[in-house]
Amino acid sequence: MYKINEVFETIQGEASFTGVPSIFLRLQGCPVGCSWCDTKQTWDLNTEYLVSLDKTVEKKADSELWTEATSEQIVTLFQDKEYLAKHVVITGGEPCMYDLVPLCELLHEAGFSTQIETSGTFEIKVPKETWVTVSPKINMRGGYKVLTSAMKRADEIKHPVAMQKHVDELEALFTETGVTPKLVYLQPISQKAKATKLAIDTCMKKNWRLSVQVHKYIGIN
Ligand SMILES: C[S@@+](CC[C@H](N)C(=O)[O-])C[C@H]1O[C@@H](n2cnc3c(N)ncnc32)[C@H](O)[C@@H]1O
Ligand SMILES: Nc1nc2[nH]cc(C(=O)O)c2c(=O)[nH]1
Ligand code: SF4
Ligand SMILES: [Mg+2]
Repeated sequence: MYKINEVFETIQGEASFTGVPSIFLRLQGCPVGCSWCDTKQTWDLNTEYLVSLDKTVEKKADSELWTEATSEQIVTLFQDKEYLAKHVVITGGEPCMYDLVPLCELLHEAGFSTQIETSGTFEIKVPKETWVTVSPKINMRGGYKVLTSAMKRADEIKHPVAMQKHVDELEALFTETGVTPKLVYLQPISQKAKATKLAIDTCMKKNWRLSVQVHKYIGIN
């Protein structure tokens, strides 16, 4: 069973798949504790907020309500909703707290491509076809460490930045893990002007890429 906070269809607003119509599956639960996390409603698994599947599909507003479903129920839901998107983004919360192999395999059999968004602090369990976006979380409150195996598996790195310290921490992680990623995106934290300038200047200097959370600029989910 997967614990689910919400399901919705939208345009992927971040990194390499920006602009791709996607079904988002947001799983519940995350202990990493990023102070600037934009989905804090996914952190806890409070049984008081356990509801039926229909209450977590296309929520009108962010909430701590969550439900449980099997891989089969999730694929059936996507088919019943007649979503047009063929790309599924599994995010959270921290999706790698779950074994995502059965779910991704079933989605692939049903004709979907899959992508995960992860902090890299839990072992990544996905099929080899799944696109893995690692957004490494360094020195966050929960005390979790980024796994070298996650850095190696990453198809892209997407790092939220607001201060030079965040860029320095990322480069130290590359050195520490011995991984030089193929694709590195910097993502300004919360559309702040200073953070955006830092991301642009650093991308120009390092030949990295900019990811600006397009959905937040155009006011979609
Ligand atoms: C909410 S997280 C969920 C998936 C996973 N826990 C992770 O951190 O990758 C999805 C993406 O949003 C990014 N993110 C979260 N809050 C943000 C913020 N305020 N500004 C920019 N990016 C943010 C994360 O770094 C991650 O890349
Ligand atoms: N449009 C859109 N794109 C996204 N890319 C990553 C998201 C996430 O919350 O993981 C996200 C999201 O919440 N909305
Ligand atoms: S790891 Fe992801 S979901 Fe968890 S607190 Fe950090 S940004 Fe939020
Ligand atoms: Mg988001």
